[in-house]
Amino acid sequence: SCVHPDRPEPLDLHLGMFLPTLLNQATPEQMERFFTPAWNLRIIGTYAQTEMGHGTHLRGLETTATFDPSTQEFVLHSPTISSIKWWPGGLGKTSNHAIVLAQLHTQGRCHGLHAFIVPIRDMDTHVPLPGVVVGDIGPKFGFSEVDNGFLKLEHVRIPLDNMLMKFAKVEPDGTYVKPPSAKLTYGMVFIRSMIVGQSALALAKSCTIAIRYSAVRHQSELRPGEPEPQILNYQTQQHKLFPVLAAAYAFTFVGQYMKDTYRRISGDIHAGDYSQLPELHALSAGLKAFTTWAANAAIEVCRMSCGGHGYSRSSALPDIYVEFTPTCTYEGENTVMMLQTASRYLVKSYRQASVGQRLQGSVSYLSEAAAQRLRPRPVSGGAAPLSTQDLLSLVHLYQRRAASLVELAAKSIQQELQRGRSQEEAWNHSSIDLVRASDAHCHFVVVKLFVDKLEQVDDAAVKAVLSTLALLYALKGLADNSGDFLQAGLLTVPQATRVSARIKELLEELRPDAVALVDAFDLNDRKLNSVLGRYDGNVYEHLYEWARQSPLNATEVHESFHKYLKPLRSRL
Ligand SMILES: CC/C=C\C/C=C\C/C=C\C/C=C\CCC(=O)SCCNC(=O)CCNC(=O)[C@H](O)C(C)(C)COP(=O)(O)OP(=O)(O)OC[C@H]1O[C@@H](n2cnc3c(N)ncnc32)[C@H](O)[C@@H]1OP(=O)(O)O
Ligand SMILES: Cc1cc2nc3c(=O)[nH]c(=O)nc-3n(C[C@H](O)[C@H](O)[C@H](O)COP(=O)(O)OP(=O)(O)OC[C@H]3O[C@@H](n4cnc5c(N)ncnc54)[C@H](O)[C@@H]3O)c2cc1C
Repeated sequence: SCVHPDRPEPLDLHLGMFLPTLLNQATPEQMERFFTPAWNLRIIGTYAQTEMGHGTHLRGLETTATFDPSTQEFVLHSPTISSIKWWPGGLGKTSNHAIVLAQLHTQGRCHGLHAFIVPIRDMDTHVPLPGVVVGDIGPKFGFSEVDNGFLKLEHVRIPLDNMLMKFAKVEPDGTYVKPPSAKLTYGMVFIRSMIVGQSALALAKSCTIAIRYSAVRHQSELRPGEPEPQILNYQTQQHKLFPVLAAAYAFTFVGQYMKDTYRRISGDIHAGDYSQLPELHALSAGLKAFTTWAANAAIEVCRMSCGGHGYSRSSALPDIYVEFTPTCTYEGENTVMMLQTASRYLVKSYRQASVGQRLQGSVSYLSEAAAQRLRPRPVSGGAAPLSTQDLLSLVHLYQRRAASLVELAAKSIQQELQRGRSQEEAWNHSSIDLVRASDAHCHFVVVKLFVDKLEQVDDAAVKAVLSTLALLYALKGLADNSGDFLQAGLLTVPQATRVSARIKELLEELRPDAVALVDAFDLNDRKLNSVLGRYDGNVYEHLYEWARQSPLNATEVHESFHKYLKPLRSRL
C-alpha cells in the first residue's frame, strides 16, 4: 500500500489478524513478548487456520498441538496432506511467525481448537526453521501482491507459553483449564465486522467511477438531430447505477454501526460480560455475507455500465472486483455465515419469542410477530396499504418480511422433523429457507439503519437527498424481492406496479445530484486510481496517455515480429 492504498499487501494479515488476535487472546506476558516486536515488525505474523482439507469446518481441522509435560512444550504436527495449512496471507514468503490453530491434546484428551504462536522462519536469516516446510500456494484469481502460503509442520516444538492463554490454559502438569466461554476462541468477529465497511468502500469507489464516467461519456442519439447525450441520461443507466449509489450510502452507515457495535460489545467481553457475543456473532456473520454478496454483484454492474473502457485496467474496476470478490469466501464463506445467523440466532430467537420471551437487539421484531400471531387476523387478510413515500412504513414492511421468512424456515424444520427426519437432516433440508431468512433479516437491518441515520441529519437539503436515496434503496429491494413480499401477503400486484413506477420517478429525481453524491465520498484520484473516474473528467486524454505507457508500446516493432511472425511467414 506504500505504492497504492487499498491494494492487498503481504502485511494485511499481520495488521488485520495477527495483531488483533494477540490483543484479544494473549496474556499480558505474551503481549510483552510478542505484541511489541510484532508492532515494530521484528515479528511478522499471519493467521494460519485454514487447511488444504478444511476451511469452514473448524472442528474438522487436523493440525495437532500435543503437550509434552517432560519438556514443557507443545509438539505441532501436520499429520496428513489435507492438514497442511493452506491460504494464510503473507505465509508463503513474508511471515516469520504464525498464529496456528490446532487441536489441543493434553493428558491423552483432545480439547478442540486453540491458538499457538509458532516461529516459522529464522528472525535474522529468514530461512525456514527445522521441521517447517513453507511456501507460496501459487497464482490466484487476484491478490497477486499477497503470498498466500502453505505450512507443513513436522513435529515442531514450541514452549508451553506459546499457547495463547488469555481464556483457556494448560498448566505445567498438563491440566487443561477451560475458557469462561468456548466461543471466545473462535475469533474472526473483528474482521467480519470490519469487512462490512470494506463493502461500503468498494461500492463507493465503483459507483464514483461509473457515475462520473457516465456523466462525461456521450453516446448514441436520444432525440434525432440533437448532440449525443450523456449516457447518465438513459433511464437504464440510472437504473443500473443509482441503486448502487444508494447501497453505498446504506452500507457506509451499516459499516459505522457494525464498527461501533463491535467496539461496544468487545469492551463488555473484555470486562467479562459475554451476554452480547451471540448477537455480535450473528450480526457480523450475517452482515458480512449480505454486504459482500451485494457489493460483489454491484461492482460488476458498474464495470459493465462503462462499456469497453470498463474492462480496461485503466478504469480500476477490474482490480476493484478481483480484490473484493474473495471477501465472499474468506473470513467465513458467505452461505455458511448466513446459515450461522439463521440457525444459531434467528430460529433460536423465534422459538424463544414463540413461548412469550421478550427479545432485545436486532431480533426484537420477532417478539412483536409472535404476539401478532396470537391476535385474531383481520378478515380482509389482504396486504396493508403501501406508501411509496413513507420510509417508516417501508422499514415495517421489511421487518414483517423478515419475520415471515424466519417463521417459514422454523416451520420447515418442524415439518421435516414430523416427516421423521433427524435434527441434522431436518436442518439441512431447510437450509435454503434458512439462508433466505438471514438475507431478509440483514436486509431489514440495513434499511432500518439507513432510516435511523436520517434522524441524525440536521441539514434539510442533505436530509432530503438522503431520504430519496433511502427510498430508492428500500423500493428497489422490494422490487427485486417482490416474491418474498407477495408470498408473505405483504404486497399486492397493483402495489408492485406502483413500486416500479415510483422507482422511475426517484431515478429522475436523483439525476441532478448524482455526481455531487459520489463527489461527497471524497475519494481522491490517487485512491480511485481510475482514468474513467478522474475528478476533472478529462478521460480521453488520460486514457490515451495511459495506453501509451503500456509496456507493449516500449518499442514500435515488438520483438515477437522478428521471433515469431517473420519466421512463420517464411514457412508459409
Ligand atoms: C481493518 C481490517 C479490514 C480489512 C483489511 C485488512 C486485512 C484483511 C485481513 C483478513 C482478510 C484476509 C484473509 C481472510 C482470513 C481468513 O479467512 S481466516 C479463516 C476464516 N475461516 C472461517 O471463518 C471459518 C468459518 N467456520 C466457522 O466459523 C465455524 O466452522 C462455524 C461457526 C461455521 C461452525 O463451527 P462449529 O464449531 O460447528 O460451531 P456451531 O456448532 O455452529 O456453534 C457453536 C456455538 O458457537 C457459536 N459461535 C460460532 N462461531 C462463533 C464466533 N466466531 N464468535 C462467537 N460465537 C460463535 C455459535 O453461535 C454457537 O453458539 P450456541 O450458543 O448456539 O451454542
Ligand atoms: C484470498 C483468500 C485469502 C485467505 N486468507 C486466509 C488466511 O489468511 N487465513 C486462513 O486461515 N484462511 C484464509 N483463507 C481461507 C478461507 O478462510 C477459506 O477459503 C474459507 O473459510 C472457506 O473455506 P473452504 O475454502 O474450505 O471452502 P468450503 O468450506 O469447502 O466451501 C466450499 C462450498 O461448500 C459449502 N459449504 C461448506 N460447509 C457448508 C455447510 N456447513 N453448509 C452448507 N454449505 C457448506 C460452501 O457454502 C461452499 O459453497 C483465504 C481464502 C482466500 C480466498
